[in-house]
Amino acid sequence: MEKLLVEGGHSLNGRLRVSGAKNSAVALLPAAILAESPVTIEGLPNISDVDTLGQLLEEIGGTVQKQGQDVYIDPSRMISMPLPNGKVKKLRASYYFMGAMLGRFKKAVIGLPGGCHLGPRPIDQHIKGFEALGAEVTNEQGAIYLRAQELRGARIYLDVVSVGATINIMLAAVKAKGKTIIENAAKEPEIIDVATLLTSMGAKIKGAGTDVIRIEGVESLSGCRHTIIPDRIEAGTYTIMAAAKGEEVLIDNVIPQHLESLLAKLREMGVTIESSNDQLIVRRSNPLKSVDIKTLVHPGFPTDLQQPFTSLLTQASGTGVVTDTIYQARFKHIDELRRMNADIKVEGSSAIVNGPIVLEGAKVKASDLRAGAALVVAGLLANGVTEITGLDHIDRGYENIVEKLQELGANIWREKMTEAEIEQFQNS
Ligand SMILES: CC(=O)N[C@H]1[C@@H](OP(=O)(O)OP(=O)(O)OC[C@H]2O[C@@H](n3ccc(=O)[nH]c3=O)[C@H](O)[C@@H]2O)O[C@H](CO)[C@@H](O)[C@@H]1O
Ligand SMILES: C=C(OP(=O)(O)O)C(=O)O
Repeated sequence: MEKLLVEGGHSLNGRLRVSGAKNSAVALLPAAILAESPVTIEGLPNISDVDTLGQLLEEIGGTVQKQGQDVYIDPSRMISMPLPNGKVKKLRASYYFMGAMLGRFKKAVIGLPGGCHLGPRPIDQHIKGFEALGAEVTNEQGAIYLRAQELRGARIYLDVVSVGATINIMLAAVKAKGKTIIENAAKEPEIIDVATLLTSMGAKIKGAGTDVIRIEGVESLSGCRHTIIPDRIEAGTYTIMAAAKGEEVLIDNVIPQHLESLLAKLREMGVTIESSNDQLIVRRSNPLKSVDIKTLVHPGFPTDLQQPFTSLLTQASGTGVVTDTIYQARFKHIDELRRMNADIKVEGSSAIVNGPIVLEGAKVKASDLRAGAALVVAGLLANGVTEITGLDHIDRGYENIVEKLQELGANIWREKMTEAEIEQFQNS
């Protein structure tokens, strides 16, 4: 087991390239189950969630070959193997095996998913969608059993705008008989990316990226090549880091329109950002002004950037209020930031951040993926060295984070933990 060490105070300078989007990757891989011939996905990020999904695809009989950042998946020999336990628990997106296997085999057994602990993360809207399409769904000892004689198109209104439910229903509906309409659908760019892959496979989907998605079921889907979109959350995280410590940082392979809510808030704080087709140039300015943020569904401020943004707010003068309307308890990073001297209190679904504060390096623990990113932002800003444990969370979503930051001039490195440290970590 390793820990991450960050010596704060170094300016960031230079250029970095954003990887393929984690939240697309984790849906594109299961989507390949629906094809009858090989699918190649270009530009997948080298992160543990992608590895885990590759292993799950192999468990059900798929051939998965990595060629650099391209992944070739041959789904022709896949079978509807039950996956009640094991790797499905390691990540959230294993829930996409439900929609994809239901679409292809009309049956699936999948354990309840893992992923970041952000408070309750029910999947009732996924199940409501599968049932509307004609599946019988039961929960038996923590695994979801799905079976259908046939899937029939349906009109499905989501009670809650959900990324996962929107994609999962799309996956099941592309091979259902007749027309499916998903109303109150989520509009995140990753949904468009998945719809683009499915369309290249032969699916008929209209409206992805709006709140009404229309799908006309088809008999069969075939393989194709698809290039993944850039990771807007990774791009946003580095943009926040550059706002914190960047003399001049050029971020390549970005779709700036995916990040408008973040860029607007950073500009309000006084950060200088130039944006062009697929690049951002970010320069820190002094002093930074506090702002309030409220997380919302896309195109609102993404909940996945709330935690790293909170670390930046500790450097701004005044009081900033961070309200998470998607995950009202997504504040596990706050106690750790307090250990580093941050002046933050949590009231209900808001964190109230007073700044500017001089952060001090400390031993802290990443409780989830973006909490980890928040601690790296804080570490870059702090006096002395910050030691971050819980790296398995960070490795789920950030490709080569150490190398990318070293390239920009940060003093950041990994170290093996001692037996005593591992024991202390496991008991904490
Ligand atoms: C793998 C992946 O893509 N993860 C992203 C996805 O998670 P995920 O797909 O799990 O998140 P959802 O969009 O489904 O969740 C949004 C809200 O709806 C609620 N809800 C969701 C489904 C449901 O059946 N019932 C229900 O009540 C959730 O508790 C949450 O409050 O979108 C989140 C919100 O942008 C991001 O933080 C995650 O990074
Ligand atoms: C919450 C996240 O991931 P997951 O849904 O995979 O747990 C995230 O990417 O910030």
